[in-house]
Amino acid sequence: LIVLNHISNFYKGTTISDQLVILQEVNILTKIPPGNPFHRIWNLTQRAIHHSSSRTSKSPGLKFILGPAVLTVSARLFCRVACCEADDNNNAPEEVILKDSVPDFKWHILWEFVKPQLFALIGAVVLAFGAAMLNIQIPLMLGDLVNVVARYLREHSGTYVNEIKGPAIKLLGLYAIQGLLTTGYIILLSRVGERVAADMRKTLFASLIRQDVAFFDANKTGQLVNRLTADIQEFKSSFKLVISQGLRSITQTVGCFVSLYIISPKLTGLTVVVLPCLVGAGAIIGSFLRKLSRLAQEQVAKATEVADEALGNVRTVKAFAMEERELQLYAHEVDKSCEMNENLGGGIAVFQGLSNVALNCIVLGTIFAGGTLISSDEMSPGDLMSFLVASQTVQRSLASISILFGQVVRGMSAGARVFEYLSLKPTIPLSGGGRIPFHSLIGRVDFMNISFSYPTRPGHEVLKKFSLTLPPCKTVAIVGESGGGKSTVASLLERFYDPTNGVVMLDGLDIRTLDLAWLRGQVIGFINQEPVLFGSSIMENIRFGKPDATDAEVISAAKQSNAHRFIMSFPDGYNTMVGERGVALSGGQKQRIAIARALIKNPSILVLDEATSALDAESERVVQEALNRATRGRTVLIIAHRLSTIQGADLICVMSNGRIVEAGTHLELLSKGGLYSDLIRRQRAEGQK
Ligand SMILES: Nc1ncnc2c1ncn2[C@@H]1O[C@H](COP(=O)(O)OP(=O)(O)OP(=O)(O)O)[C@@H](O)[C@H]1O
Repeated sequence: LIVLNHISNFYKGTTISDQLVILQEVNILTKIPPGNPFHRIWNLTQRAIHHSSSRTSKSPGLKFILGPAVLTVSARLFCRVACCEADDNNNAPEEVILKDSVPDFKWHILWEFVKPQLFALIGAVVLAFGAAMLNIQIPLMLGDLVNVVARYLREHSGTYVNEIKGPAIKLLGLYAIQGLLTTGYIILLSRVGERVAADMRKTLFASLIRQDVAFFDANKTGQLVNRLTADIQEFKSSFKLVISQGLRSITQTVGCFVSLYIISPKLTGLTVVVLPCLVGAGAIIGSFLRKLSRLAQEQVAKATEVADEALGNVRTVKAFAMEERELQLYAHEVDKSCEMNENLGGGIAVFQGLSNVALNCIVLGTIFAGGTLISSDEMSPGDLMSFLVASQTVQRSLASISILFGQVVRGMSAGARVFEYLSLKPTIPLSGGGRIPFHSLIGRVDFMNISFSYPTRPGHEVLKKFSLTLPPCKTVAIVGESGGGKSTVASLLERFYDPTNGVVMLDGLDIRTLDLAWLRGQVIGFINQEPVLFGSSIMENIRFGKPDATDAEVISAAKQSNAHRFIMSFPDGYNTMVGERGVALSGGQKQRIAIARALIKNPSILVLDEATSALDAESERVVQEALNRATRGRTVLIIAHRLSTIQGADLICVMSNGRIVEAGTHLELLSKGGLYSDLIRRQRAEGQK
């Protein structure tokens, strides 16, 4: 009774939820059209089922079990694919599975990551396999133990401790070895999983950060960060699960099925007859629960979105005193999600309760049928014990295989998404054998006959046969209407993009032939309207322009950019933290740090893209003063809206619609009375309003 109670407790602890929904989902498979890649896989699976059935045709019980088992497992795989994609796209699984959108999983890339961990991985596989093999042995040994007790009680009376001592110690030894093997493979596997994931993260980040600017125009940052975090996490979990649970479950399922059949083909057949009824009932409840679960998850995501938006834009929320409204919105969504999750919890509770009753009934039925077989001497009590434990192991293994397949598909999709980015090659590689000129730079820049369209908008030509020369150590300003292509000119000089036609030359050399890291790191200094600082100290932010700069160099650059005085007024001086994206500084202070960051590399060419247009009059004056000092002795390209800031430039070009339409000094252009004079007049009028 104790043993039976123990077994039924085992049953109580497991659920059949995942297995029970399978047969219903098999239905979906029949709807795959012939052109779909799943169609071929499905055909192969069917053939495999047929093959396994015919090979075991001499053993009807085994055939009866193996057929549904393989079917179950493969059905689960297909359904998981359908469900994963359905979750992503909010479509019904049936609609989704018909699409040819299975990501291409590149095994050779995975191999590159696994190779360095091969020994640890082989060790983990061997230990996991050993633990699984022992799990097959244990039911048989338990049966032997019961047989010894039963025989003793039949033939003698009194204590049977001495009789069972030997087999019991053997069994305990087996449990201990199994425990050791399990500990060993889990340790090795976590090591392999963590190292593979860490390598993947580093390689992916390296690949992303080296992509050119056009890549970031086309891909959302959030999506890229997701690859680094969620996708790699998903892949790691699947990887570990496949090796540990997958290997163990498959070995145990096959091994225990064989054991079941050897113990009693009749009882095996009977168990399998009952299964489809349970599967049918479970399928209905299971699909209902899945729907509830998806809705509840969507609701949680909605609530998170509200919080995310409110916290992300907290300054705007506060500026409009909308805290209460945001709180109400969030509370409303959270309450809804709470209600839905409670309903889901109730559904799961009913389902689990019913499952437990059903499973206990199976145990009782097996005992009843087994008892009949024992009374007709076709089976021993020990065999019944072995049968119960082995069938319970099979049931647990099948449950985990079905869950595992979903995880495998999700993991492979996540891996494929990560690998996709790993094999990307930037069109403008940072290090690609470009040269660094021997002579010291004169600093002449020629834009020659440039035509350009952004890769994300190829039909829209932004620059049309654009030509311009920046003479060495002179200041050239570009002004003109918004959207005319001014900033695009600066981007081409930085080589963020390559022109569609024409060339950009530096000292007579095509910049495409020059070393890009040298060009950006040492030749060109870039200051734009909204400088982005990193969430570290002021010292580190200025040093970003020249990583090996000494403290003295940093301070000297800060002095040149009029930043030293305000930095020293902070209690922590240069060690003051600037906050995320520099929120702890004013616009003018940020701009002066950005100027120091550009000046510290002592660039030959300085590009100022509306560097003062976001500042108030006082900040503009201080920053302008710093810029006037910074531009001395360098070739300077200024892009400006406020024409008052560029009147002293050696050359002013007016751009319209991707072309230069006027060029000359301030006075020359004024005397021409063209577009430039119009712009000046308009700005003066606006200033007087
Ligand atoms: N990354 C991009 N991808 C696609 N199109 C872009 C991109 N950046 C700018 N454009 C487009 O190129 C054109 C020129 O933009 P650009 O920023 O060079 O103009 P601008 O003269 O500097 O304008 P503003 O004075 O308003 O800053 C615009 O039509 C703009 O929409």
